[in-house]
Amino acid sequence: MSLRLRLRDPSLLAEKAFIGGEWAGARNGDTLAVVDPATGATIATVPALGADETRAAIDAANAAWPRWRALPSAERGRLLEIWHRLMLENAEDLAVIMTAEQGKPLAEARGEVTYGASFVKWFAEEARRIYGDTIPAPSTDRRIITLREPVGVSAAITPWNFPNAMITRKCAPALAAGCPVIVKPSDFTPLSALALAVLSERAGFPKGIFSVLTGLPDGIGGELTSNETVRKLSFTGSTRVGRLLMRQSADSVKRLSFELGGNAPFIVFDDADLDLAIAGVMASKFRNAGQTCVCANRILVQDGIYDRFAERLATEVAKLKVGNGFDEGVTIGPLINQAAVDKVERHVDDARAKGANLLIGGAALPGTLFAIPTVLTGATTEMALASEETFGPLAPLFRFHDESEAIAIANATPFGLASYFFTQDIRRSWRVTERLEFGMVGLNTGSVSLEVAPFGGIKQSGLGREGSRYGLDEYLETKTLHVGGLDPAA
Ligand SMILES: NC(=O)c1ccc[n+]([C@@H]2O[C@H](COP(=O)([O-])OP(=O)(O)OC[C@H]3O[C@@H](n4cnc5c(N)ncnc54)[C@H](O)[C@@H]3O)[C@@H](O)[C@H]2O)c1
Ligand SMILES: O=C[C@H](O)CS(=O)(=O)O
Repeated sequence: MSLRLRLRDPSLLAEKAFIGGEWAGARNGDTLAVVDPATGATIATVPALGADETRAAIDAANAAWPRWRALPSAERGRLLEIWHRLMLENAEDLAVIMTAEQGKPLAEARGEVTYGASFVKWFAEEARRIYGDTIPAPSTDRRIITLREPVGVSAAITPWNFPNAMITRKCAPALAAGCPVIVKPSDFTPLSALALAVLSERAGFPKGIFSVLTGLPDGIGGELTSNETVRKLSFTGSTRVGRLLMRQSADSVKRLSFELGGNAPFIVFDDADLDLAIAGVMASKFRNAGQTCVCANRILVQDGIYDRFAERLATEVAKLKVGNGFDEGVTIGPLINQAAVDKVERHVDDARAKGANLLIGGAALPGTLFAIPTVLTGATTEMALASEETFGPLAPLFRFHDESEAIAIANATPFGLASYFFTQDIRRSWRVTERLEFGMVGLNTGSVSLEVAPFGGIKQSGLGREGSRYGLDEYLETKTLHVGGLDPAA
């Protein structure tokens, strides 16, 4: 069935880019195909924009900025509330579009739409709480206050794995803070972003404050990073591309927020609640077929519980159903492309060649993008999967003897995004939390992604935080006002 026929509101399937409040194609007429990873079928085409169209979006954003920043923050919040309401009213269509272009099971897509909308709701409310300070002056003739002001025209470059939430997690705080924002979604998943643009237009956003540019990344990204009118870049994606964008942004000294790659350890101590640990690893490892930046990438299990954990995990993994995300009961959809499948297979082959044992799974379905959920035992730090982010449904089990060894293994990575550990010992809970070198720690839970909590990494996993009350700071500048000459008349 065609994607358009699956939609209650076919107008949400936009095949034009949204530039300065207008729907347009590429000036040279070039287009990109959008492919369903489950079937290989082309489901839509979108414009392949370049630097010229990007400049037009930047100029439109800059022209719209003065009025947008001058609005009372409550008015910006009100418009975000309308956008939020429209997302929920069209949630099913947004989920269908996501499953069609990204592949995740429809139930997960519905969950992401709700999650994505929660950022819009959160920052619609936070817009009303952009506070400054009054600072005690060292003399009676002076008063000092701070003003929190929008940073300016902002760009958001987002990944394919969460094609809705990674956009709202950036655009909602930007807009709430008073910044116009230009989005470049992944060329694999532009349709979810364009559907959000359709809803932004319906919400009454002024022209120019929200644009979505589709196309191959180099031309659009080159302009977004080099154009001095763009004062802020927020990027979510691989550390490799993050480094590139950081270099490209250096000449114009942009404000940067980066959510990059991860290599999450998932540590299970002997005293762990086994039911909690199994539920946690299933949630953390196999969400989105393992294609999340916070997935458990290395599963470290203490000697005393190792065999029971491995047996229970294999039992749960055997229940996973691989297939088309639209099919009933499917819990593992396709990977995004052949390169992703090849990486999972390379990690499995490398690990087995270095002594790992295959407990369940082990390969992809030939000629498809479906990777079979796999558990390996006997994983070691010599294997590629220990130092590289697999980004697929592969669960390697590492054995450890004591707490210090587990922490040493966990921290032995240049990444520092998410980490997890399971124990019932309150003293160990604090010791391990404080020694793990990661931006986020899940203690007895496999989930660290909520709009109310700061999300982000340290080391080479990123800069800044998204969501929470901290997420707004990424789009604000602090201006200090000194008022002098105030000594009262003698
Ligand atoms: N930390 C997080 O919150 C988070 C979230 C999702 C994905 N990721 C990471 O992203 C990776 C997978 O996602 P991905 O494959 O989309 O990442 P990616 O880095 O390949 O692409 C991310 C975005 O950057 C764009 N891009 C690529 N090259 C570019 C260039 N030269 N100039 C401008 N834009 C460019 C892509 O088109 C896409 O929109 C994994 O490493 C994962 O850990 C991190
Ligand atoms: O890939 C990681 C994203 O940040 C998704 S989530 O926030 O963990 O859902």
